[in-house]
Amino acid sequence: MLRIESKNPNFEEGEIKSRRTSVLELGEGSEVVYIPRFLAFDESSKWLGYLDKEIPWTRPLIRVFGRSCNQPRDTCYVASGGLPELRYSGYQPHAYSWDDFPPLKEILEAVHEALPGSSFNSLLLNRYKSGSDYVSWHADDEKLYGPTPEIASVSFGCEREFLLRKKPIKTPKVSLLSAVQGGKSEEQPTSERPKKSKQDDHHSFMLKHGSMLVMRGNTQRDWVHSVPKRARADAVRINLTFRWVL
Ligand SMILES: O=C(O)CCC(=O)C(=O)O
Ligand SMILES: [Fe+2]
Repeated sequence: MLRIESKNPNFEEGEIKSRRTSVLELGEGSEVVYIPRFLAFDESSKWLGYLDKEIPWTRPLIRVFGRSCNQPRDTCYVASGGLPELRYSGYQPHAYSWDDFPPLKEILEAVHEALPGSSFNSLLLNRYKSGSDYVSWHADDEKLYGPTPEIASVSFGCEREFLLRKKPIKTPKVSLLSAVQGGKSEEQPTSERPKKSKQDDHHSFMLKHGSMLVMRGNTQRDWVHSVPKRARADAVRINLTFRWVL
């Protein structure tokens, strides 16, 4: 059953496997799916306790704009054997095995069940200890995920805002000569360019305890996302992002 929600024509709400599911079409082949009650509340609290206590969290040194700094959240990485190593911001996390944390396989199974046809073989875990922990604007566009990665993100604990913002459109440079001559570039005339609406270029989700958000298609190519600092977020949040490494 698929119901169209009232205000935003891009936003569809439906019932998939008896869970409320929202599909946000971002255009040009980018899509976000949000399932607020992917896992039951009590079950999610059990997972939060397990992950907080049993995962060997580290807060690595990373390089940002040529400077070393501590990543502003704890992290851990789990991957199937034989995959190429993950490397981001000059940091290469140790890849733990799924067998090191058997309960994670149960969550992976629930994710696969909810997303028929999807497959994930790696997991990046993040722990935000308080509202001063965050992840800045980025796209998960590392080569090892391929050009159109599907990323399933499961959240536990403190509700935090997840923001999506469209990447700026790269405009080809107008040559100096044609600018001096007052000539127009050979690109589309201004009136024919798609109108930029700030509203369509920004989206926000309050990620609930036990929720799942899925990014698909061209989302990593065309959009960036972040979880900003929030002074009033005073409890721990753990986020699991399941990915497929080629
Ligand atoms: O914590 C989140 O919801 C997002 C994490 C994220 O974007 C990432 O690990 O790449
Ligand atoms: Fe990300």
